[in-house]
Amino acid sequence: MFVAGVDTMSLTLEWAFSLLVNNPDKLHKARSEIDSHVQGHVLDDSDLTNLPYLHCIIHETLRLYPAAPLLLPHASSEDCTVGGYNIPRGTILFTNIWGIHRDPKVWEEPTTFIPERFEDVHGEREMGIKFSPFGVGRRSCPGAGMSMRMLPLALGTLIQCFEWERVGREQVEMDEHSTGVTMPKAMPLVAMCKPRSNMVNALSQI
Ligand code: HEM
Repeated sequence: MFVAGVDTMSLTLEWAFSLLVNNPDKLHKARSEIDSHVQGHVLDDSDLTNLPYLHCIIHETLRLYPAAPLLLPHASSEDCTVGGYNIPRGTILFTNIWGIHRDPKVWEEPTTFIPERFEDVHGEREMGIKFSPFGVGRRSCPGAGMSMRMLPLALGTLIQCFEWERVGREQVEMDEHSTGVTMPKAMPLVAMCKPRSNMVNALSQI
């Protein structure tokens, strides 16, 4: 449980920040949303319902960079047929959710970071198999609800309290390097951050 929760969450935050420093317009849009709804305190759990764009960023990050790109291995409990293929009982099956999340037949501009595509979506399970970063069915991730509170809380706090920039002019490298169940970045994110002047007081009280 500990391993399943820590690695997936930290990788997702790193992918989210990499996408945001490469797309500063989206970063500024998220910050404006936070600034207009959260004043005088570091954002907390009670602010999250007022920050829909922040949730769009998390969803779009999980679409492009699902922390477990092949979910977990499952075994068929009976002989069955999937998409015309006969699957004998006991076969180990993987779901390529990374591929489904980038399928041009179901997503427009599938490789482009467009958080706005999630604007009318109110829960990650609403879209069915098309968007399933936590898997589906009875063996889906039991930490999904917790993740969808902790990720916006962590990402939102860091956006609210700090200025974020790339270290150079070139875009942050976005290659994946998957050696196991999870999908880290090939090159760890290096970015510059400094406290925002209007948040120094609030930060010094933490
Ligand atoms: C970004 C955050 C996370 C993502 C993307 C994620 C994704 C997943 C995926 C795809 C699976 C496999 C589902 C399947 O094969 O059908 C899974 C399983 C699991 N996850 Fe997560 N997870 C996240 C966070 C967490 C957290 C925070 C916890 C615990 C606090 C957690 C605990 C587990 C456990 C225990 C399983 C195994 C469930 C089983 O086999 O029945 N996960 N997760």
